[in-house]
Amino acid sequence: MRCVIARTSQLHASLTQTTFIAVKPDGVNRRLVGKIIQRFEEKGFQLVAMKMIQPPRELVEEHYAEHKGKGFYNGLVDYLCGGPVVAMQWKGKGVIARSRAMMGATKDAAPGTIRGDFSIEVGRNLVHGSDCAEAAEREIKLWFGEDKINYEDACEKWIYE
Ligand SMILES: Nc1ncnc2c1ncn2[C@@H]1O[C@H](COP(=O)(O)OP(=O)(O)OP(=O)(O)O)[C@@H](O)[C@H]1O
Repeated sequence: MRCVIARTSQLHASLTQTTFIAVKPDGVNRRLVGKIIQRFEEKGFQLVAMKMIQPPRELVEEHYAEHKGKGFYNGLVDYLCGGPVVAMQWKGKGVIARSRAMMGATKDAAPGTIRGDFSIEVGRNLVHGSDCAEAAEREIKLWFGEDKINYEDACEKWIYE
C-alpha cells in the first residue's frame, strides 16, 4: 500500500508500534517462512499474532483496493488468494518503517533485504508490510478481524527495547 502519510512512520521510529506482515504464497511454497520470521526476530521485534490462511478473494480485493484498475491488479489478486498466506502481527520500536526497510523495495530490491535476497519477480515478492500506522490498523482489522489470536499482552514484558 502507498500511504500518503507514510513519512509519519519515519517520524515515529522510536515509538512502539504494531504492524501487519504477510508472507505471500511464494514465500510459503518456497519454504522461506522461517527465514523471514528469523529476520524479524533478529531485529528484536516481537511476534504477537500469526495464522496461515488461504484468503478469500474479497479480503484480497479490499487489501489491495488502491490498485484496482491497474494492469497487474487481477493477477495480483489471483496470486494472493490462490495459495497460503502467513498473516502476522509484529510489535516493536519503529517496526512499521523498519520492517519496510527490511523487506526492500517493491521492485529491484537491494541485496540484504528480504526481497533483494529472495524475490524472483515483482509480482512474486514474498512479503507484504504495512507502510504507515493507519494502514497497519486497517490491515490488522481486515486480516484478523474479531479473531482473538493475539498474544500482545502476554508478550509485552519480553519486548526488546
Ligand atoms: N508493475 C507491477 N507489476 C506487477 N506487480 C506489481 C507491479 N507493481 C506492484 N505490483 C505488485 O503489487 C503489490 C502491491 O504494490 P505496492 O505498490 O503497494 O508495493 P508494496 O507496498 O511494496 O507491496 P505490498 O503492498 O505487497 O507490501 C506489490 O507487492 C507487487 O507484488
